[in-house]
Amino acid sequence: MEDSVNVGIRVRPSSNVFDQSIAVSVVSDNPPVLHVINKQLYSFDHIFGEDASQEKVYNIMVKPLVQKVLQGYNCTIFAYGQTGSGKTYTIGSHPKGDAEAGFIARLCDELFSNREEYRDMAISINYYEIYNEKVFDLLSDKKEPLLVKGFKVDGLETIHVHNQSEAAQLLAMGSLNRHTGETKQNRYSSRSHAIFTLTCVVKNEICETEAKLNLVDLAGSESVRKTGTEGSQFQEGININKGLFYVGRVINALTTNMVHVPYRQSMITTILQDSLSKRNFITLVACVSPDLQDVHETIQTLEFAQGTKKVKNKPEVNNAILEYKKNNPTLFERPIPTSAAKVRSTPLKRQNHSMDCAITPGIVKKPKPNHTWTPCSAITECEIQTPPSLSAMSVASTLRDGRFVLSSLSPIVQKCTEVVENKIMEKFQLLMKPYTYRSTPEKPKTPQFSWQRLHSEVTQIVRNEFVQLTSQRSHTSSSPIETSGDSNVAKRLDFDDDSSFVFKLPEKPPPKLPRKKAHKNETELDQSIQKAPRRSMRLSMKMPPLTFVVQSGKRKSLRLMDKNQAGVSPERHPQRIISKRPPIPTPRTKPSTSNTISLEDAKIAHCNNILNILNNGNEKELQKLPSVGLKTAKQIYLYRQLHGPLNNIKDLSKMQSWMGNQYQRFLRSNLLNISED
Ligand SMILES: Nc1ncnc2c1ncn2[C@@H]1O[C@H](COP(=O)(O)OP(=O)(O)OP(=O)(O)O)[C@@H](O)[C@H]1O
Repeated sequence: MEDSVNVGIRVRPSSNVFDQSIAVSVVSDNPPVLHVINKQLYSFDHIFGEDASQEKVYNIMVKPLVQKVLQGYNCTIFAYGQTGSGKTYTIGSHPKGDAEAGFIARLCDELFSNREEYRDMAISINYYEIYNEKVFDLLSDKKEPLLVKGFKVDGLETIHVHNQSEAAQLLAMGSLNRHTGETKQNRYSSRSHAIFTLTCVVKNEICETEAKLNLVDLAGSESVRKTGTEGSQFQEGININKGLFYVGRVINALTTNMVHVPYRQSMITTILQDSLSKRNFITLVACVSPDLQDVHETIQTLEFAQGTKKVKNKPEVNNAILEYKKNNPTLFERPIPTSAAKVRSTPLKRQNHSMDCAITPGIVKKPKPNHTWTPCSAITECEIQTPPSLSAMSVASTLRDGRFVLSSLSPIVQKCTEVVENKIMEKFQLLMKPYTYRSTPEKPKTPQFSWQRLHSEVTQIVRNEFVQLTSQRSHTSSSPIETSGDSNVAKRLDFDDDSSFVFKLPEKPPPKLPRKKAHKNETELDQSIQKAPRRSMRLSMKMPPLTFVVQSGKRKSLRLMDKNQAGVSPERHPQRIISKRPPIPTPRTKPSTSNTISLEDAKIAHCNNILNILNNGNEKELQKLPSVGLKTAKQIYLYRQLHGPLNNIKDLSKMQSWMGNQYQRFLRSNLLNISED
C-alpha cells in the first residue's frame, strides 16, 4: 500500500425493483472511475460496483492492513455514507454466513484461523458507541455514558479473546446494545458511531508491539428532511453530522499535512486521536446508493470522500473517461432531469481542481425538455438554448482535442481559467445572436454553427493566454487555492506586469470613454451585436480598458469594466484579461485617492478596531489580541471596570500592571504605531 489513506467507494444494489432510475454507474474498476448523473465523473483509489462481493471489498480494503497491524501500526477503517447505503452491511455487525460476512467477521477469521502465522499474538476487543457525543460501552450492562480523559475512555471493558467464536459472540452482543431507530429511509438505522477495536499485542524474542485496528461504522450522514427526524432524533442528527464533519476534517488535515488537526472538535476524533495520525493507516469506505432519488446524498458522500483525500490525476483515468464518453455519447448529451438539476455542491466542496473530471457543478441551467444537444448542427433563432454544462464541456474539450490538458496547470491558473470560461459562457447566447437570423431568400444562409467548435475556439484562446501567463509567472502557481471562491481568483488576478506584483495607480487620469460604446442594458448590447456585420470584426474591436478598483488602500482587485462603462462586455474579450496595458481606474473611482491616504484610513480603522475590542471585548475576545494572555485580559477587563472605557489606545499605558516593556510589546505585536508622547 503506497498511501496511508485509502479511499474506496462502494455502490450498493438498487432498491428500486421495478423502476430503472439509476443515477450512478461504474465507468471502470481499474482505473477506478464513477459516473453520476448530471455529468459528473469521480475517481478514487477503489470503486466497487453493485455486484462487488463482500470478499472482494475486504481483500482490497482491509486485508493489507493486517500486516500493518502486526508491524505495530494503528489502523482505522471507516464506513461512511447516507443512511441505508450499506455501512453496517460492509463493516458487519453480525457474524453472518460466509458470503455475507462483513469486515469484522472476516478479520477475526483471518487472525484466528491462521494461528500458526500469528501464534505469539494476544488479541483483545473493545466495542463501544458514540451516541449524542457520549461514549457507551456495548460490552457492558452499564447504561451510563463513560468518562473520557484526554483521548482515553475511562472504564471501558476490554475482553481478551482466544478464538473466533468468542469474538463473534462479543460482536453479536454489542450490536444488540447499539442505539438504533427507525427513520423514513432505514427501519434499523444506526443512530450512533460504533467502534469495534481489536488490540493486537505481538511478542517475539526482541520486542513486543501493540497496535489497534478500529472498525468504525459511522452513523448515516443524514439529511433531516429526508430521514424525517424530529425532536430528540433531530438532535441526534445534528451530533451525527458534527462527528462526521470532523472525521472528514481530520483525515483531510492529515492528507494535506496541515499543522493543526482538529481532533478535539468531536468525540469520535478525540477518542481515535491515537489512531488517526500520519504514522498510521486510514481506510475510508464510502457507501452510496445508485438510485436517482438518492443522487443528492450520493454526491455529498462522494464529495466528502474526495475531500478527505486529494486524488492524483492519472492519465489512465482520463483515457477511461474518454473511452466511456465515446461508448456512451447519449449520457453526456441528454437533458438533465429535474431532480438532478437541483443538485448543488456541499459545504465541503473544495479541491475539485485536483481532477478535471470532478468539477463541481455550478447552478445547472435546465434546457428545454426533450432537447438533445446535437454537435455541429446549424441553429435557428427558435433553437437558441442554454449551452451544455460547462463542466462537462470542459472535460471534453480539454481531453478530446488533446491540445491542452487543464490539469497540467497550477490550481490557480486552473481556477482562473474556469472563471473566465464561466464568464464567456454567461454571454454565450448574446454572442450567438448574429448566427440566428433565419435564412431567407434576401439574406445569405447562416454559416453552419457548432457549440463545440465555438467553445473550443474561445477556450483555446483563453487557455493559450494562461499558458503564457504560467510560463512567465511560474513562481506564482505553487500554492494551491484551497477553498477558493471567485473572489479569491479575482485577488489572484490582481497583478500587473511588474514583477514585484505591486499595483500602481496610473499617472494620467483615465480617458473619457466614448459614449457610443456605453450600453445601458443587455438588450442594447444585444442589438449592437446584431448590427455588427461579422463576429471576427467584433472581436477585433478595441479592447475596453481594464479596471482596478482602489478600496481603502488595501490590495487592489482587478475588475473587468462593466458594460455600462466600457460599452462592450469584457467577457467577450477574455484574451485581453492579461493585457499588458497599464491599468486605468474606473471613472467612478475618486481620481485623487492615493495609496498614502488610503493607508492612513486603514491604520485608523485598525486602531479603532483594537480600541473597540479593548473596550467591549470579554476576556476570551481580549485574549484573541496578539500578546494578550489570560492574565493580561483579566487585567484589562479589571482596569476597564475601574476606570471606564479607554478614550484611546494610549490610555492603556496607564495600566499599572504592565511589566517591563510589556506595553510596547503589545503595541508592536498589534502593529500599532503609537508614539509615547
Ligand atoms: N452491497 C450490498 N449488498 C447487498 N445488500 C446490501 C448491500 N448494502 C446494503 N445492503 C442492504 O441494505 C440494507 C441497509 O443496509 P445497512 O443497514 O448496512 O445500511 P447503513 O448504511 O448501515 O444504514 P444506517 O446508517 O441507517 O445504519 C440492509 O438490509 C443491507 O442488507
